[in-house]
Amino acid sequence: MPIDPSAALDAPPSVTPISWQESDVLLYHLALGAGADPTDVRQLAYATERGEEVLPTFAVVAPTLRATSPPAVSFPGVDVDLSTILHASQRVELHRPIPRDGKAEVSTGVAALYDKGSAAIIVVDSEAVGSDGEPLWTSSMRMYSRGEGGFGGDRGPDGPPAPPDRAPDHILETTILPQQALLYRLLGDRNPLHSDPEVASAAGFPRPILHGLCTYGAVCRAVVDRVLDGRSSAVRSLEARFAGVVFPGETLRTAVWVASDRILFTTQVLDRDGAPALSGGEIVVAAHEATA
Ligand SMILES: CCCCCCC[C@@H](O)CC(=O)SCCNC(=O)CCNC(=O)[C@H](O)C(C)(C)COP(=O)(O)OP(=O)(O)OC[C@H]1O[C@@H](n2cnc3c(N)ncnc32)[C@H](O)[C@@H]1OP(=O)(O)O
Repeated sequence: MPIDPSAALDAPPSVTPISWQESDVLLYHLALGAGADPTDVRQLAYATERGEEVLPTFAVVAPTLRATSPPAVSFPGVDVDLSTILHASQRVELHRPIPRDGKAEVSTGVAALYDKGSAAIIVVDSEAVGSDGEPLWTSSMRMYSRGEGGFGGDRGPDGPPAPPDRAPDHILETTILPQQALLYRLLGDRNPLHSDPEVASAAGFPRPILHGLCTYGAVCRAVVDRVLDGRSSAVRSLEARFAGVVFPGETLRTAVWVASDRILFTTQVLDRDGAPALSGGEIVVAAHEATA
């Protein structure tokens, strides 16, 4: 049985030691499109050793940086084919800023399983603790597994609320490079859905699609730069639902609403008449960093 809820939910988390270096962080920033203007000092801070910045979304790649094979969706009680999977949503919470190089232990396990009838949603939570024993980040990933529902579970919580019923405070445009997915896969997610036209076609897409986490990081960078004036350490948590696919080479339009310690956003694809890309986006900002 590919999904056995009680075996999955009763299993202890697996614990893996991880480490990263400054060059991993710089490659991550470049894979999100940083450094497009080499005369822009802020871009150089992301892309070279002259900065200390680490985007908070680095937390989602740090555990798998060295992976060179496609990821396996395999946990005690869960064993589903990668070809059934679309990334459904992602949350990351920072307990302190991520250093440019470091070591941690990451505990990972299946936190919930939702039965959507034909599809299953697999929720995988991780917690990273630094080498000093103090928490660094926690993250929660939801994967939508087509055809793996029907195991008799709960449908799960409702979707995120609609954005505020007023004009956005900011509109941000983000260009996704044509080669963005080929760069991003070097950060550890070598799912062929993002690089192999035949695999994409078998999954029902006209060409390879962008990693959800690349959209997530690129939009985080845009919000940090344009709404938080470059202060990535102000981000306490970031959450968003992957509402529709993004293809490399497309331009994204993110509408942003600022409300004291919270930044709400939605992202659409400009090239496809505003097709949804991210919904229910929320960044919680540190209290002392609250925005106007
Ligand atoms: C262990 C490590 C493994 C690592 C794996 C690595 C994976 C990565 O490489 C993979 C990727 O990056 S894929 C790229 C990023 N993701 C995407 O592009 C998906 C975009 N979203 C979609 O296509 C659809 O929303 C879709 C398909 C998700 C859902 O669309 P529909 O089938 O039309 O669903 P719908 O009828 O609208 O709703 C059915 C029920 O599901 C809930 N739901 C829908 N979208 C959701 C989402 N994104 N997140 C959570 N729940 C979601 C709906 O609320 C509905 O539930 P209910 O009926 O109970 O109300």
